[in-house]
Amino acid sequence: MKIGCIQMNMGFGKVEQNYERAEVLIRQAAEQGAEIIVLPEMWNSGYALEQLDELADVHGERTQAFLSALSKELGVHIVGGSVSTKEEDGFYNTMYTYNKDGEKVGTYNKAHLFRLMDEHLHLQAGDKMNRFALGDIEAAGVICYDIRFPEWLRAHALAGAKVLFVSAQWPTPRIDHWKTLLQARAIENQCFIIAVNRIANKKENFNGQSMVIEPWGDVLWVGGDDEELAIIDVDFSVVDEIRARIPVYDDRRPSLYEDVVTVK
Ligand SMILES: NC(=O)CCC(=O)C(=O)O
Repeated sequence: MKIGCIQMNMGFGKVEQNYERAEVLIRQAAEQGAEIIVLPEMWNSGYALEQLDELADVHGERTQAFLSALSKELGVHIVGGSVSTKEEDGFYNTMYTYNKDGEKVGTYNKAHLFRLMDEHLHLQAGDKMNRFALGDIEAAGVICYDIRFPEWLRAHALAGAKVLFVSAQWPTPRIDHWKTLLQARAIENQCFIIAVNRIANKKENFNGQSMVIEPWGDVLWVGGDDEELAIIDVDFSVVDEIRARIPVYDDRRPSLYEDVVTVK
């Protein structure tokens, strides 16, 4: 299956420009044969958190119409990265996923808010998982800081996901954490990780390094440090083979992890 990873450079607070750019890149990805297209985090507004009242997508209506129309017209699945959205009780960092028939299969509000980028001061946290199927592919989607919480990704894998999509705005100074955490999440969950980061100029400090990692931990692709559209071929059938080779899921002992044991 061909995955189109859109390592996009969105403009800070430039909503109109960002929708236009996202559409150009989605169309290019489809023309180049992508069957699943993945966008980065908060691509509509960037991290213009102080301006969300003017910039956030009200009830996510514009983004949902945009992704639904494009996925249906182009016949591609779209993991829509995330956008800032506005609801009655505040603002959210929301991922919408559409299948190739233009149907919404996932809505996810980022569960772990990243204090270092002030998310907790401006956003509400979600509390629902994000499991969905794209055709016969069992998948899940999380957002950026979520990857520091292995329990959260494990919960999605235990619920059946064999592919974990990650959309991010992960800055350059911690890019080694990004790479290491993603590889670990792929190995421990024995699943594909398809992780798309943003790119920006040097001042804004986002250097891409999006990644596609297969369930043995081998890295199939790493993005460069420019805006980039990459089409990566993956064979999802290897998940079952790797899970059979080292049966981690059968060997788990959840009762040990749930009861805290004090060793004297
Ligand atoms: N947008 C984010 O959630 C950033 C997370 C991050 O940079 C980290 O180090 O974690």
